Amino acid sequence: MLIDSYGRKITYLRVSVTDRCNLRCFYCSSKDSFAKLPPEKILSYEELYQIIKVAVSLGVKRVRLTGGEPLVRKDLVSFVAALAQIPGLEDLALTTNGILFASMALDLKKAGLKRVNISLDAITPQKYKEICGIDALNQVLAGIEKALEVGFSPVKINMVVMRGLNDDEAIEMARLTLKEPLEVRFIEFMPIGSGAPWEEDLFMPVSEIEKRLKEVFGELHPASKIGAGPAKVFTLPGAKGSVGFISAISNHFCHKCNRLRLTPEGRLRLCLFSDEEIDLRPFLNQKNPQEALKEAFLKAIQRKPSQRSLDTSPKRLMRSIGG
Ligand SMILES: Nc1nc2c(ncn2[C@@H]2O[C@H](COP(=O)(O)OP(=O)(O)OP(=O)(O)O)[C@@H](O)[C@H]2O)c(=O)[nH]1
Ligand SMILES: C[S@@+](CC[C@H](N)C(=O)[O-])C[C@H]1O[C@@H](n2cnc3c(N)ncnc32)[C@H](O)[C@@H]1O
Ligand code: SF4
Ligand code: SF4
Repeated sequence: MLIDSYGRKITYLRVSVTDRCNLRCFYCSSKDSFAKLPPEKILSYEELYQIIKVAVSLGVKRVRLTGGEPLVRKDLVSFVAALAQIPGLEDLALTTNGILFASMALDLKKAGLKRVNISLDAITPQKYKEICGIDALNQVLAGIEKALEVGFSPVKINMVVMRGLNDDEAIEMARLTLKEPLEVRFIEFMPIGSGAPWEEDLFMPVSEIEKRLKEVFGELHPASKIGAGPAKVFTLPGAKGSVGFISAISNHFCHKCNRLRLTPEGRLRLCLFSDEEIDLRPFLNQKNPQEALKEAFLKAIQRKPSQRSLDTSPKRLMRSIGG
């Protein structure tokens, strides 16, 4: 069992399988470069599998694959199929920008993927391109449609809300939940990654979006939540789906934190907002890697911070943490 020094049970591991991405979301990239890890630094699927298996033996029940863009890594479907067989792993999920999802949805479902969260920061093509760098809105929408068609449930949509940039599209995004069983989540913009362009002026608390939704749609009703993430979930009157709010800055949820992160090069990251990481790669080469990794996890967990700190800005870019 993984219990940290503040009594929190850690049952969720977010695994960034690559730092590569087929989008260039401006908030996720450094102003100076889009430097990539050298390929030999990235853990193989066999190494990732070994680490994840140990985490599950220690009580991790949920794994989320993320990136970079996880779908650009070759043979992800086979990796998903291998993970889906790990006894004790109850939830296997993916966070993706959705661009390649339509063509892979069915294979991923068959391989044993349980859930998918798709990022969509805008619902108009120009705004999408402005934020994400590439004219790919239709591909993402096709990915969302396919996710529903092949039977993923829930399908969650992630929108990072930025004042003056895309906040005017929040109502239309929420409207998607009226006709489809989607969970559209509004996420606060977080200051993460050295050189990444976080500006106070762009920050918008999700409470403002909640207020606007109430003005347009009427009262929001608390809804039951599927998954173990930090979103607070509600339904709009008469809606098939739901809306969620992730208040990472204005009202943090660290007392309920249940997660660790694994970076593409095999570093266990203790908190999204802290650059303190434990390199697991050396333990993979020991005589008894399973025992060595177990000990490393148990030791690492005691150093997990009680909450995020906004005093120091984390240097690692989001695209190699995975959100
Ligand atoms: N501050 C903070 N933000 C988080 C944390 N986990 C997720 N987030 C934010 O929430 C966003 C959405 O996360 P997802 O990858 O969709 O997964 P999730 O909402 O945690 O997962 P489920 O609820 O299980 O579907 C991420 O991109 C982050 O911006 C966390 O531990 N701390
Ligand atoms: C880093 S991406 C990785 C997975 C995949 N490429 C995608 O975009 O869904 C995971 C999530 O982090 C979010 N994200 C990235 N940078 C962020 C920031 N500075 N503040 C809040 N969310 C951020 C993205 O919008 C996305 O929903
Ligand atoms: S948010 Fe996701 S899709 Fe956008 S650049 Fe970062 S990793 Fe790529
Ligand atoms: S900011 Fe850190 S401590 Fe807080 S919920 Fe996220 S990962 Fe956990």
